[in-house]
Amino acid sequence: MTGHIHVVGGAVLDSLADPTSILVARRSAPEQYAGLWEFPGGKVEPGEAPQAALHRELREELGIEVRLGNELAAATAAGWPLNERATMRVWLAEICEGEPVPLEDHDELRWISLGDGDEALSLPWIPADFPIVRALLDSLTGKRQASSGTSGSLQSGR
Ligand SMILES: Nc1nc2c([nH]c(=O)n2[C@H]2C[C@H](O)[C@@H](COP(=O)(O)OP(=O)(O)OP(=O)(O)O)O2)c(=O)[nH]1
Repeated sequence: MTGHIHVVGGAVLDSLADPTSILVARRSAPEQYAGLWEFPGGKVEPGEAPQAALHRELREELGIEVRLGNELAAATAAGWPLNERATMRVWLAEICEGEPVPLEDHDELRWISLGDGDEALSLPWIPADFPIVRALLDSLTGKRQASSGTSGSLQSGR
């Protein structure tokens, strides 16, 4: 996909084994996204593996080292559509080193309880993220039925 923008995002959980909350980040720039919540992450650089890009972005933006878990399965191999030019792949993660702080691109970080999905969904996310947040919540809370396809399920390492 020439010219396509590949974005990676981290669904950073308090625990991969027994998740009860997720770390979300509020963007401070650009103006179009300022004040909106997102999965911390960013663009994959040329020649970079997506998982390596995610480790790099979380280190740069939040000052944390993470252990990656399963990828949140998306409709296409390129991931979740963000707009006509960009898609995002999302991995579960847990912090293995460091305390998250908004070092760049964000002005607030917040741990959101997974127990009541409304808490996460009531935040003003980047609009393209809502289907991803819903699928993630469904996966983590086991609400989605196996018959409903790949969306929202978790798949191990690619
Ligand atoms: N990180 C992230 N980006 C998202 C999400 N949802 C969404 O539409 N995007 C968009 C916003 C941006 O257009 C693009 C990611 O770009 P970015 O600005 O975070 O990338 P980057 O850190 O590599 O920054 P830069 O080098 O372009 O300055 O994807 C999300 O949940 N997380």
